[in-house]
Amino acid sequence: MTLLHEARRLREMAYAPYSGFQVGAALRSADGRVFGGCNVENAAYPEGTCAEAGAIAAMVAAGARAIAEIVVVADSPTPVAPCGGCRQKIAEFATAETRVTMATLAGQEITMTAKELLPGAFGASHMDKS
Ligand SMILES: O=c1ccn([C@H]2C[C@H](O)[C@@H](CO)O2)c(=O)[nH]1
Ligand SMILES: [Zn+2]
Repeated sequence: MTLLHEARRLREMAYAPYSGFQVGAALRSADGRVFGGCNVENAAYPEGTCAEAGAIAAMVAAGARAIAEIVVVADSPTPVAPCGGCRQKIAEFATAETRVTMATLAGQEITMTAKELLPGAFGASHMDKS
């Protein structure tokens, strides 16, 4: 199963009645397993969650802690860009070089590293006072 195929499948599961914008995300953890998610909106708009957040939550709940690669797909005119919050969430479980592929339903793809998406990310090292 490719991550793109899984992300496209999960996009179909999105609950997005307010924006009408369905997003799917699939990631491979460093131990080789695949996890995914879709956006889940809410009538209280700020309570909605992104597809990437769902995929990361599934990974963590299964005991994995490292993203090897992640793919996000939406029916957008250009490859969908993870929001700022998701860039930070990805950075938590990625290395600087972890590849993040953004894709459109029509087949356009862009791949960037986690560091390119969020240079200077806040991380645990910033809280290390030793
Ligand atoms: O990378 C992205 C960008 C947007 N959304 C969702 C949030 C909201 O439900 C909808 C419109 O912003 O798309 C994601 O899930 N991931
Ligand atoms: Zn997001």
